[in-house]
Amino acid sequence: MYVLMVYKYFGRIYLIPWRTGMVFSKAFYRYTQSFGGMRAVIPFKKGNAKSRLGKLLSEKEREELAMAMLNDVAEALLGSGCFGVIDLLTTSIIEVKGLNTVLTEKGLNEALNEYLGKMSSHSINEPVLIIMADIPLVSIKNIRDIAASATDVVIVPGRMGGTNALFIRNPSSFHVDYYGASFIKHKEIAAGSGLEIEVFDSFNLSTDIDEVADITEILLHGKGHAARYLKKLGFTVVEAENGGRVGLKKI
Ligand SMILES: Nc1nc2c(ncn2[C@@H]2O[C@H](COP(=O)(O)OP(=O)(O)OP(=O)(O)O)[C@@H](O)[C@H]2O)c(=O)[nH]1
Ligand SMILES: C[C@H](OP(=O)(O)O)C(=O)O
Repeated sequence: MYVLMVYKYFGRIYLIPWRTGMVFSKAFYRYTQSFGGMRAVIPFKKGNAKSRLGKLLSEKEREELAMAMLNDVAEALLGSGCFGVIDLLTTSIIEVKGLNTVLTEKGLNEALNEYLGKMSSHSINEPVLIIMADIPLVSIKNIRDIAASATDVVIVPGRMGGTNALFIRNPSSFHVDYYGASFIKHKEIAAGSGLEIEVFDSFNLSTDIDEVADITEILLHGKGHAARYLKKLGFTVVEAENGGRVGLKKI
C-alpha cells in the first residue's frame, strides 16, 4: 500500500510517500535539535505612528499605514516558517493573526531590554530576531537568510545610522540601544561582549519608512498591504520635473 504523509517544512505543505517522510522527519528533527527553536519580536506603537510623515498623511492614515506595514512584516515572518513564537510588543491592544500580543507601556529601548531580560530570567535560550514594523519590503527569503546565519549577532542597518533588525543568537549577552546612530551602538555592544557580527546587506531590509521620500520606495517596490493602502489613498509615482529621478503625486 502506498501511504502519503502531509509534511510541513518552512511554511509550505508537501505530500510525500510515508517512508520518505519518516526519513525526512528524523533528519529534520535532528536538524532542529541542533539549533533549538527561534523566536521573533516586533516592537510596535500605533498611537500617532510615523509622526515624521505628518506633512503627507493624517494621523489616522499614518496609523493605518503603520498597521499595513506591520502586516507585511508579520506575513514575511510567518511565511518563513523559522519561528516557533512571534511576539508583538505593542503599546496598545492589537490583534494580528499568528502573532502573540504582548502589551507594554514602555518606550522602545526599555520595552525590548525588558523582553530580553525576561527571556534570560525564564531561561529561554533561543535566538531572537528583533525586527521593526516599518520595513514593508521585507521578503520571506530575507528572513530565512538572516535566520540561516551562524554568526552571534546579525545587524541589519537602516539608512542614516538606524538598525532595522537584530538577530541575536544568545539574548542574555546583548541589550539594545535604539535611536541616534544605533547601528554603530549595536556594533559596539556586540564587540564589547566579544560577539561575532554580520552586517546584513539588503535593500529591502534597509528601507525603513520614516520620511516622506521613503513612501516612493513602497510604491516602486512594494507588493503587499502597505503598497495597496497607499495606492488606495491615491498615491502614485511620477517622473520628477526638475531632472531628479521620481516624485510622488496624489491623484
Ligand atoms: N513597543 C514600542 N515600540 C515602539 C515605540 N516607539 C516606536 N516603536 C516601534 O519601533 C519601530 C521603529 O520606530 P520609529 O521608526 O521611530 O517609528 P515611529 O515612532 O512610529 O515613527 P516617528 O514618530 O516618525 O519616530 C517601529 O516598529 C515602531 O512601531 C515604543 O514606544 N514602544
Ligand atoms: C529606532 C530607530 O529608528 P529610526 O529612527 O531610524 O526609524 C533606530 O533605528 O535606531
